[in-house]
Amino acid sequence: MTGLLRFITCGSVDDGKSSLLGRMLHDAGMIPDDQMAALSRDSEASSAVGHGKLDFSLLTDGLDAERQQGITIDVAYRYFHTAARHFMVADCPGHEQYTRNMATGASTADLAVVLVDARKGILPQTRRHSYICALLGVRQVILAVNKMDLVAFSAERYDAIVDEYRALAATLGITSVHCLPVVATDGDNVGSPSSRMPWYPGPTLLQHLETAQVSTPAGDAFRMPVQWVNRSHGHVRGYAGTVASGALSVGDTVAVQPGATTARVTSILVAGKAAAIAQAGEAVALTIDQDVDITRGDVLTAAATPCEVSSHFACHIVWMGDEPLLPHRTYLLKLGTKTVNARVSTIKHKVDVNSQAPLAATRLELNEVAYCNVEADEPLAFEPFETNRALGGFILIDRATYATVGCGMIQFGLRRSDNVHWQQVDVDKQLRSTAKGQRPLCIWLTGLSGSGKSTIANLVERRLANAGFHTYLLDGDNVRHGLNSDLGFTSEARVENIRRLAEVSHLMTDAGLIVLVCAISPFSNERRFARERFADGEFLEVFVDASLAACEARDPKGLYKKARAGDIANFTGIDSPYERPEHAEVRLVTDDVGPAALADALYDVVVTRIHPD
Ligand SMILES: Nc1ncnc2c1ncn2[C@@H]1O[C@H](COP(=O)(O)OS(=O)(=O)O)[C@@H](OP(=O)(O)O)[C@H]1O
Ligand SMILES: Nc1ncnc2c1ncn2[C@@H]1O[C@H](COP(=O)(O)OP(=O)(O)O)[C@@H](O)[C@H]1O
Repeated sequence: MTGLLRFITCGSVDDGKSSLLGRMLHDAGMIPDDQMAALSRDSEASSAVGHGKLDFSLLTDGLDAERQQGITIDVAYRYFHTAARHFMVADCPGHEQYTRNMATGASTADLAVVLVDARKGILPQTRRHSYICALLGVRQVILAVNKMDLVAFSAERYDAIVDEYRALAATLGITSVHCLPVVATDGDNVGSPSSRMPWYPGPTLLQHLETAQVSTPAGDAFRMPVQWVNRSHGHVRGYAGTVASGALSVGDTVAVQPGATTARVTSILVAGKAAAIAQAGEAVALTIDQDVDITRGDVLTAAATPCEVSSHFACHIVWMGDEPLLPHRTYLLKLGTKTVNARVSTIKHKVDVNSQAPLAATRLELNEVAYCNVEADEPLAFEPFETNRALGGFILIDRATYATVGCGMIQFGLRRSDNVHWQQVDVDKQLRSTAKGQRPLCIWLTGLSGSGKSTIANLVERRLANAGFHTYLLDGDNVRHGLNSDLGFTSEARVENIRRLAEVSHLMTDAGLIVLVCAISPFSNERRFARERFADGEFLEVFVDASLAACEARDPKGLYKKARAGDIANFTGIDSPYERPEHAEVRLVTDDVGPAALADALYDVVVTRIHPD
């Protein structure tokens, strides 16, 4: 028996997808007698097929019913087999809003069965599904032209559809296309040849599936992301992982990437038994001849043909999050077994999934696809997705919920990251802060407009200055007149606003200063980004907490009035969210207490942090 074939079915119920799936399961002999009897009974009651015929779509109906009830099923995986092969089929809904499910199903598929209705031919949906399959690395397609009985088994109609599809496939980089005419409901060319279309002498759908090559792009060079380092009594006993591509023999030299270390393999265990060689797809444990620092997430590669290493990538992203992707927001990026913080630095364009036309975008919504630049906080060993799915494909994870919110396919590494180095300087932060007689600190005040951030920060800075400390007050309003004058108040603009404030205030603490930042900073993700710029103890988050009602009553700049009148859009607290801090070191409730008392309280906290030892 040849190996498992993973495939995905593309098309909608209207195209006959459930009938084709049901028919395939039936012709593969997977439907037990009692289920056949039930099918026969149910088919009599169904008006979808003619009298005396079986309605194979009923076999997969349970799933559709659940979908109609709104139960979220991402992808239904079905297992079946014939005498020649085992199969795993990913069945995903075909509507546009389910791009994320299709992408999930396609991401592990070796092949796609694309179904079209012979009467309708190639539709935008066919293009969309084929594009997503190609994007996710599926290079083989079986085009099943269904409902041939409704076009009088016309070979001309079939040929025209096939020609159009082959032209489409060529533009998408789908290298192998097999086509066949079928009648899913009657089984023509599904499990057995059709006597009604003698002009098609080729193999049936099941025969195609039985003989298809498994051709997941993986390359020939040895690559193994390290999953687990087996330590016992401080001793490393082996490095475990699944071989992503290539093979490895005892005695081979491997490189540990990212990095320049190499080592010789002294033993290989496959499924717990000593082996001379490890192959792609096998879960193995290795030992090497040196005591080198290897951790989970590193990639062991053939020393003669190592991976590329970069922290900046050009890639396609399919967005699966309910919340939009915002450039510069930090997500977790998982590539192989390594997880790092990363951001989309630029959305170059999004892609219309129906026409593949590029469109301008500042954010990505659920089910949208875009070509982007991504920057990770650490270098990663990778290969282009085109040549290696395992080391060129990544997922993006929300840092708060740990939900998978996107998947990415690396096209190439951006050299920029290798060419920019840290410049060492002699006068460092320590020297600068010692000269000022203080420990640097970033005091980050967050809260609604009018909550009292600027008023309180101003009072605290005055006391600090009077006491001889060196300070600077970075007020969101003021910075928006200069450095951030290009930014408005959309979510994506606020993310970038906070990123710049965080970087600038970090530079100021590097200069040895005590910086007070006043910014609404409404999103917890970006406040966390700011915090992570600073060394332990050098960031003090202050939640200036006032009720919306109090802020609105104060309305020092008349902005709430304008926002309520509809003259200002995206106003925080009105039609733009404020995520209340959960981990602020200080919370100042300003509704009923005057600013002077609160400033004194904050000053007392601040001085304990900034006095030199
Ligand atoms: N739509 C909208 N929403 C919120 N705020 C608005 C808006 N338009 C103008 N302003 C004025 O801009 C100030 C907020 O800027 P920030 O840089 O602090 O905002 S943010 O952190 O990027 O959310 C804020 O200043 P403060 O009142 O000091 O908070 C407002 O004066
Ligand atoms: N406890 C308080 N703390 C700070 N400001 C207060 C307080 N009570 C009333 N206010 C008034 O509220 C307004 C806050 O404005 P501001 O400091 O500019 O807020 P923000 O910088 O958060 O937008 C000021 O007019 C201030 O006098």
